[in-house]
Amino acid sequence: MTYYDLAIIGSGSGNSLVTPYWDGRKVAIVDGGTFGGTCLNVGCIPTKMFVYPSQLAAAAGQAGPLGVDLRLDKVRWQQMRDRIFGRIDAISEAGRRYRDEELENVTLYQDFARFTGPKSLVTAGGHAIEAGHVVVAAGSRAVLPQVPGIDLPQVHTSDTVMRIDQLPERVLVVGGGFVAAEFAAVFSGLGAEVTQVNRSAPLLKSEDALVSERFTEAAARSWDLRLGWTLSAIEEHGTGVRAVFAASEGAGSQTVDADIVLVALGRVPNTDTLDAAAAGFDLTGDGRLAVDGYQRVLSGGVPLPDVWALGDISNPFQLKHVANHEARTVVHNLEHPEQLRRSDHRFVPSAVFTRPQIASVGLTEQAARAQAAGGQIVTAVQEYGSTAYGWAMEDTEGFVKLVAEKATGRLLGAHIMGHDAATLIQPLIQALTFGLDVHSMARGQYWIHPALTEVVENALLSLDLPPGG
Ligand SMILES: Cc1cc2nc3c(=O)[nH]c(=O)nc-3n(C[C@H](O)[C@H](O)[C@H](O)COP(=O)(O)OP(=O)(O)OC[C@H]3O[C@@H](n4cnc5c(N)ncnc54)[C@H](O)[C@@H]3O)c2cc1C
Ligand SMILES: NC(=O)c1ccc[n+]([C@@H]2O[C@H](COP(=O)([O-])OP(=O)(O)OC[C@H]3O[C@@H](n4cnc5c(N)ncnc54)[C@H](O)[C@@H]3O)[C@@H](O)[C@H]2O)c1
Repeated sequence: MTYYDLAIIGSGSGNSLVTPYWDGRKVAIVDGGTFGGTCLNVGCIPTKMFVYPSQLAAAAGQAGPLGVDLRLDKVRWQQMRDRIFGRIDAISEAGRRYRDEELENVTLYQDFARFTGPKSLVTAGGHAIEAGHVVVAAGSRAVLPQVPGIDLPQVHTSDTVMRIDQLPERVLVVGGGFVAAEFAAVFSGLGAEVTQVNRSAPLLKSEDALVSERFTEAAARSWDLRLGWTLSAIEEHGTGVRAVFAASEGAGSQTVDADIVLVALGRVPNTDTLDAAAAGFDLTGDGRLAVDGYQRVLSGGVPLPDVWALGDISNPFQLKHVANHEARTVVHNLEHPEQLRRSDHRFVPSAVFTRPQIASVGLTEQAARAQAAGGQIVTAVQEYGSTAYGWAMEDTEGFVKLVAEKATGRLLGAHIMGHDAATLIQPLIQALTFGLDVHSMARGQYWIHPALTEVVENALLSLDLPPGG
C-alpha cells in the first residue's frame, strides 16, 4: 500500500488539480485511458477541428444564392485527420510526460483502478493506493445497445470514428442528441451520404421545443433523416453493413446500408467500473456519484471528509466547461478547507456545433411555463433574416428566441440557432449570470451596427414587457 496526500482518478479535468500547492506533497494520478481524457482526445477538441473544415466544405453548397458559384473539389480526409491528431496526440503525450517524468512529486499510474474503501484504491495491475484526499474525475463513456452485430469493425462510437482511414461514402448515424447532430453535419458537409436514424422525434429534444422542431426540419433538408425507428441488428453486407430498425411504435421494419455506423446514444458515468457503490459512495438514480454543492462525495446522504468528485462522473450536464468550473471549485476547496466554495450551476450554457449551430442558456419556454407558478412568461423570436447582417447572408434559418418574466423584465432563457450561435449567445449568458434586466441590456449599451449581434438587440426589444421592464 502506497500513501499519497492526494489521489486523482482521471487525467481529463482532474489533471488541472495539480497546482503548486502540492509541491513537496505526494500526488498520484490514475488513468487507464489516454492521458488528457475525453475532451482533448476524443471529444470537444477533435470534433470541432473536424467541424470547421466541414463548414468550409459545406459553404460551397450555400454560396449560390449570394451570386458566388463555388465547387468542392476534394476532401483530403487523411491529411485532415493527421493534422488534427498530429496536434492533439502531441499535447496528450507532452502532458503525460510532464506528469510522469518531470514533476518529482507526482506518480502517474497508467491503469484503471477501483475503490476498496472511500480513500483506498487498487489498480488493475495490483498497486494498492491510500490517500489523504481523493478526487474522482473518472468521466463517462459511450453507451452501446446490446444488439446483434454491435461488435462489427464498421460500427463506431465517437471514440473511434474520427480516426478512420478514409472518408466513407455512406455514413449511418444512430441517435438524436449532441454527438449525432455534430457528426451528421461533419460527414454530410464533407460530402458523405448521411442517413440519421433516431428512435423518437424530434432531434435534440432537450432543447427549447422551437429549436428542436426547426433543427429537425433543417437536418431533414441536409441529410436523409428517419425518425421513429429503433436499432435492432447490424449485419455485414459487402464491405459495409446493413442495419435493421424496428418501428418504435407499432409494427414494421426497415434497413439502411452504409460503410460505417456511428452509434451516439448517450454516455454513462464510470461509477460501475470504479466499484463506487462498494466503497459506500451514494449514487444518483442515473448512476452518477452524488455530491453536495462543494463537490464533496456523499455517503448515506452525508459528505465524506476529503473525498471529492467533478465532471461527468458526478454532474448531469456532461460538458467540459462545467467540469472545468467544478475543478476550480475543488482546487479552491482542497487548498482552503476552512472557506469552502460552492460550484455555480445556475446558468450552464451549451452549444451544439452542428449545421446550423445551436446554443442555449437558462430555461426553455416549456420549463419556464412549468415553473412560472402563475407569473406571466413572455417570449420573443427574432429571425437573423430580419437584420442587416442576415440580409448580407441571405439567411433563412437563423433565429434568437428569448424567454423572460413579464413582471420583472428578468431574462430566464436564451436559445439561438444559426451562424455563430455559440458566440452570439455569450452576452446573454452574461446577462443571466449577473442579473442584467432586459431593458438595461437592450438600451444601456451600444450594439455595433450592422453586426449580427443586432439580432440579439432586436430580440430583447421584441419582448412584450412593461415600459422600463
Ligand atoms: C464527441 C464528444 C464531443 C464533445 N464536445 C463537447 C463540446 O464541444 N463542448 C463541451 O463542453 N463538452 C463536449 N463534450 C463533453 C466533454 O468532453 C466532457 O464533458 C468532459 O470531457 C468530461 O471531463 P471529465 O474530466 O469529467 O472526464 P474525462 O475527460 O472523460 O476524464 C476521465 C478520465 O478518467 C479515466 N478513467 C475512467 N475510469 C477510470 C478508472 N476506473 N480508473 C482510472 N481512470 C479511469 C478515463 O480514461 C478518462 O481519461 C463532448 C464529448 C464527446 C464524447
Ligand atoms: N457540443 C457539445 O457540448 C457536445 C458535443 C457532443 C457531446 N457532448 C456531450 O456528450 C454527451 C453525450 O452525447 P450523446 O449525443 O451521445 O448523448 P445525448 O444524451 O445528447 O443524446 C442521446 C440520444 O440517444 C437517444 N437514445 C438513448 N438511448 C437510446 C436507445 N436505447 N435507443 C435509441 N435511442 C436512444 C436519446 O433519445 C438521444 O436522442 C451529451 O450529453 C453532451 O453533453 C457535448
